[in-house]
Amino acid sequence: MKLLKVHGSGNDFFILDQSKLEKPLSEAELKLLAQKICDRKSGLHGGSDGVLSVTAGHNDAVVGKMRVINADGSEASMCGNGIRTVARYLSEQNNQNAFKVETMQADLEVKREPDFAPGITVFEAEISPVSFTAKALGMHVAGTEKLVNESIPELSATLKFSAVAVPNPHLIAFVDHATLIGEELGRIASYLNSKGNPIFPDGVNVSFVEVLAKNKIFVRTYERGVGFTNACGTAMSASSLMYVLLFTGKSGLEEKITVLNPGGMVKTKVHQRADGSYWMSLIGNATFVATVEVELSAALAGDFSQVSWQETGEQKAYEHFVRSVVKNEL
Ligand SMILES: N[C@@H](CCC[C@H](N)C(=O)O)C(=O)O
Repeated sequence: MKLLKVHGSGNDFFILDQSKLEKPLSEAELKLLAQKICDRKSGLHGGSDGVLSVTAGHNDAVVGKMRVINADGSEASMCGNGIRTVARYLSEQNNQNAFKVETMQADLEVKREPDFAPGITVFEAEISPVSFTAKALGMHVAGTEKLVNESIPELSATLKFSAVAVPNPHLIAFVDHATLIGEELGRIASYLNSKGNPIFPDGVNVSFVEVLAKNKIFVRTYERGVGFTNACGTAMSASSLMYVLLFTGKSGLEEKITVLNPGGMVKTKVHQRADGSYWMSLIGNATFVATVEVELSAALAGDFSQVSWQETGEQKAYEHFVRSVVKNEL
């Protein structure tokens, strides 16, 4: 079975093109495969944040379909960093630079963009649909249908939270630097992703955001189904939307925002349609780290003793980009 190790801003995945398999995986196999290969201790070559399953799309209007399986085996409706890497994979498989990718709730536009730096291939992805409703978020906060910059005393006596689905669920708080790097994010996010918590019973991605300058933010995220990651594309997009709504207002629409994260940097734009709905553009690297071959049966058993791992050489270029370009943005 062939896999492709990829990352977007350091948020890493294995792409599995199921159209290349003799027989598609069962749902149980796909879940188990993610749990086995993603494990950071016993998984495939250091594990990953998730698996991106690629299959044929539902009609000719899309070039392919992406499903997102978190490291714990749970499925998510969207993956912003992941869809950029899937877009590059489908672009190279089909020799197209602008097309749509089917995701759980929408067919999303993707396109090749100019490289950020030598060896840093860049794609732009549409992040949509966006909803603030408690139902779309799977959120239960007494008497709250929409949460925008409000306190949740059960979580914190001081922080103000906003909740937005893009369409996966995100809870966001704007904080100072000490809080950004402190323990509070892990404490709150672990609770909201624990079994039986009454606020987000299906879990939620939680991000703390520091405003560094006008149209420049730093986003740190604890992801549902994964834990702390280097970056979360949908979180950076959702945080950009809340930055515009809470700090710049409508003048911030269509403006390019630099979003820094522990794994690197992306650019975002926030758009508003005539009907008032929002969508975001997420622009960032789509790095191919290595091509991988492993027997499916061995992977499902967690046996990675016989793996072919061929580095592409792109990771060195990415690390240079982070050292030279990203560090200068901080
Ligand atoms: N890292 C992804 C989000 C992956 C899914 C998320 N953990 C969830 O469960 O909603 C991204 O780049 O958006």
